[in-house]
Amino acid sequence: MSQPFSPKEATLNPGQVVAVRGNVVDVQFSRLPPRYRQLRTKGGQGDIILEIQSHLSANRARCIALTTTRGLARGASVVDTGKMLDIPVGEALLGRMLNVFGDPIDNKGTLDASERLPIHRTPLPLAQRVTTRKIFETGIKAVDLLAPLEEGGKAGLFGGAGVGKTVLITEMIHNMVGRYQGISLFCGIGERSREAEELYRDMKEAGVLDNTIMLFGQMNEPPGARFRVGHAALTVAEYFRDIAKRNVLLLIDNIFRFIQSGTEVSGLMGKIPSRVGYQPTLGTELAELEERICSSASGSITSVQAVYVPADDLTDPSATHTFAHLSASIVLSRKKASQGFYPAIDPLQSDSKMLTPGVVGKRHYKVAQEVRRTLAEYEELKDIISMLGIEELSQKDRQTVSQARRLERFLTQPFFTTEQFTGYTGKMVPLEQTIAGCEDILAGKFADYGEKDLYMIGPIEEAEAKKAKA
Ligand SMILES: Nc1ncnc2c1ncn2[C@@H]1O[C@H](COP(=O)(O)OP(=O)(O)OP(=O)(O)O)[C@@H](O)[C@H]1O
Repeated sequence: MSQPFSPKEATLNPGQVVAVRGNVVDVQFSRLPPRYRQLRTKGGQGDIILEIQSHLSANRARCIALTTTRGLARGASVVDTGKMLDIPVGEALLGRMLNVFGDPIDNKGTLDASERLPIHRTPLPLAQRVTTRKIFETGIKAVDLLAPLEEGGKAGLFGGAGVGKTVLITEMIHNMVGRYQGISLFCGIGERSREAEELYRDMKEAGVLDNTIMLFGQMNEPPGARFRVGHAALTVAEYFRDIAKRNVLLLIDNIFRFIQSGTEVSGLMGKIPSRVGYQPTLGTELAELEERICSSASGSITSVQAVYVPADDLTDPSATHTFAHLSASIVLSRKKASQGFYPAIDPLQSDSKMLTPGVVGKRHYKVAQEVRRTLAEYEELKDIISMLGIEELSQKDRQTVSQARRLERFLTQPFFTTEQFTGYTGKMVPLEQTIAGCEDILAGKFADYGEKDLYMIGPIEEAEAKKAKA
């Protein structure tokens, strides 16, 4: 079991359950343990693990349960374990799938790791942080061109329900993990349980399991477990960065579920909700997690986080708070998805701090700006086209429309992870070829090609083959 503790400790500072409200439990002590202390008690279904969230009085603590509280009654005796929730770390974790306590959930036997680290840790001091000016290529045209990821930085994939966040993050795993020299760490927060199993199988098939660690607190688990699994994952990432001195690729699906579990916890704790019903501590909770994702001289943590956007509203507090922490934001649009333009990346809303001439180079910067400008002009012309028809546009505007429609199609891409249901073979495109393709379209080289010749292709050369075939 996850947390060995000595019987001596158990008798040291006994407590007693005084109230149970779903996943929130109040415990009375004669000597009050500090915040984040891990407590244990027993319910109808075995061991119950609690974490102290706040102090109600000089001898009463309010705790959140990380396991189900079914069968827990008032008066039950509580054990103060004398430590925070901790998680095993070390090489033994590679290739394993764990829960928030670090217990294996992959039926591959017990974990052979002796070292454990507490899940609550302070972020690296600013003086020890390093920033790079290198971009992390994903092989996905629209991402590399319009929102390049920063090596050692944080990137977010924003999108409403079913616009392709999970597909895009899985494709990124597919493209990046195989080439990546460091450790890949996947943290599943509050998403469907089957996704964990699918991911495990995909990783195994791709032969990258040995370099990967997976941590899950999925939607069937109590809010406390979903709330803390991100911290547990970061502890593992920090171990590999600081002690093993390796680079870490941290993938999180979905950071909104972390915020949501915080809302549930806050509600159960009796706190008054803030804007749009979120917890008043949203900003702090998110910052505590995000601030720990950083790089030092010994290793980097590059993170890609999926962010569910409730009701497609990018002004939702959960989305706006998350935006503030990221160096690259990839926004997925429902309109694009409904038109079949996958990945449904919105070229006008997606952006990256890397996209400056000093970092990506003048050529990349210029092409990206030009692509954006063309697509923005096309957006503006759409109203005129729908009212008056394309014939009423000037020659120049017609050319813009033609280029924009070709760019839109060229920025779609067949994915490896969707091969079985789209029928298109997956393609990875080096950034250089993406830039060259866009340059050619902007120079009008593909004006006499059919629009569909550019749809769902890899590099631009494939358009010729498609045209010849037609
Ligand atoms: N690149 C793509 N190519 C083809 N189809 C796609 C692509 N991306 C997404 N889809 C389609 O959209 C569906 C939903 O995608 P996905 O599960 O990734 O969405 P999501 O944003 O993660 O949704 P949720 O918020 O419900 O988890 C997929 O099952 C697939 O049919």
